[in-house]
Amino acid sequence: MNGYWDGPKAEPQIRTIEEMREVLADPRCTSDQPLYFMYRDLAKSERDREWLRQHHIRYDITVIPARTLCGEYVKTKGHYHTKNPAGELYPEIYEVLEGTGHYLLQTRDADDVVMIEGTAGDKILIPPGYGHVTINPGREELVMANLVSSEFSSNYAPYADLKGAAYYEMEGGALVKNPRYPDAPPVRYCNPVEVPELGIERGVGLYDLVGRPRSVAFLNHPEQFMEIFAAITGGCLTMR
Ligand SMILES: O=P(O)(O)OC[C@H]1O[C@H](O)[C@H](O)[C@@H](O)[C@@H]1O
Repeated sequence: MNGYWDGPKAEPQIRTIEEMREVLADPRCTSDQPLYFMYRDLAKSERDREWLRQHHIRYDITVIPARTLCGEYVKTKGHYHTKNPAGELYPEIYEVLEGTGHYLLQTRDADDVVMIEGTAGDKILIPPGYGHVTINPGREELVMANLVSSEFSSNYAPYADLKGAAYYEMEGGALVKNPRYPDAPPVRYCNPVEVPELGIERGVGLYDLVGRPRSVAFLNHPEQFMEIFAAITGGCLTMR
């Protein structure tokens, strides 16, 4: 992530195969390599850190090497978000910094499963109500940033209980249905987003939103932005 972070040096949290085994297409797979690296709660200056703290926002960078595990592309573990005090589920926004990411989103009861492909500069919105897994389907490292509320902890249990998302993406791009989701519909495809009304545009990095309260308010107060969410996803993703 060196080329993408000019702030203070940070130590990553590392996901090992042991933490991931339960969500892999082949849970018997072995690897002695770390699977991905999470640089959480980054700030370029003390002033930014204080702003992020006051606005209850975290900026993270995640690095996912290009690898396969017994034929499955490396991916994140997968989690859902919880509800905010107003009763709405927290959203999240990603930016691809390098490589290609496949963002596999699904509703809690998996009645909607959506894939969004992002390449450098693309922003991917995880709207309220969708859990998500990020897959590196490419031959190069995937480096991505995210802004997210710091007010909740991710819920991993539903993905762990059902041994991953509704689909596994295998080498070559085949999506193989996870048999624990017999009723999951076929995967739909949606596009990355731009939200000019919030200043989220191509050419504007997510870190550039630090210091712009209007641009990040949706992360802690999604209930005030439900119409915008629907509009920016072109109706492709409906809020749940
Ligand atoms: O939490 P995981 O499912 O392992 O996914 C990984 C990512 O999840 C969240 O979006 C975090 O904000 C990121 O910092 C993290 O890299």
